[in-house]
Amino acid sequence: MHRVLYPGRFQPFHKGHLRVVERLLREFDEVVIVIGSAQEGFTCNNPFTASERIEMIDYVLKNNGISRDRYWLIPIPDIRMPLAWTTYVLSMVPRVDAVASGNPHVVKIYDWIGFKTIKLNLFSPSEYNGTIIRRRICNGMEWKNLVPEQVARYIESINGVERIREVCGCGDHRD
Ligand SMILES: Nc1ncnc2c1ncn2[C@@H]1O[C@H](COP(=O)(O)OP(=O)(O)OP(=O)(O)O)[C@@H](O)[C@H]1O
Ligand SMILES: NC(=O)c1ccc[n+]([C@@H]2O[C@H](COP(=O)(O)O)[C@@H](O)[C@H]2O)c1
Repeated sequence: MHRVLYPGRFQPFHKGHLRVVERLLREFDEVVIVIGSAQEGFTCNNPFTASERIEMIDYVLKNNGISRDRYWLIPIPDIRMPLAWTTYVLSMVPRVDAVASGNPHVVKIYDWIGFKTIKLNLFSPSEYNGTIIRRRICNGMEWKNLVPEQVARYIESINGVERIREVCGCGDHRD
């Protein structure tokens, strides 16, 4: 049994994230998805709560042919101590063999403690990026093509577009 850790904020979970999970599941038996900054929600950078992100990701994965026994969804709040955060996370999840991230900072701190890392290549990062997607939602631009259809549906079901516009103070402007 080989497991890989995949941490992120997933604000929201987009098509790049789904590609990563699919890739990791070709190499590992299970992926442990850590929903980081779990204490956050209802802010411009972190509009969705941990529970919403759990629901959104579960909805996507189970509807994309990924069996529930191949992924774990574990919310973990930040502790703002980067090196301690690495082992703090490891202490809160099932045993993993490696950590995968496209974030050089996360890769560097796990390398620093001597843990096995996988540096992810980003898929079309000028499109599939949380900040860009939140900004597009804010500005009334097209965004649904950048996320799995289940995420678009989920965000609409919780009035997420209105929430982002409100917490980011975007007003009603369209481009
Ligand atoms: N387009 C992508 N392709 C592959 N991996 C990605 C992509 N975007 C982000 N990742 C990786 O997924 C993990 C979680 O990403 P994260 O939740 O930070 O998304 P993000 O799109 O970079 O968001 P934000 O702009 O909100 O920081 C990180 O390891 C990140 O590098
Ligand atoms: N010290 C800390 O609390 C610490 C350090 C590194 C990453 N993290 C968290 O891990 C997640 C990593 O996600 P990204 O790769 O999306 O930045 C984020 O939630 C980030 O806040 C926390």
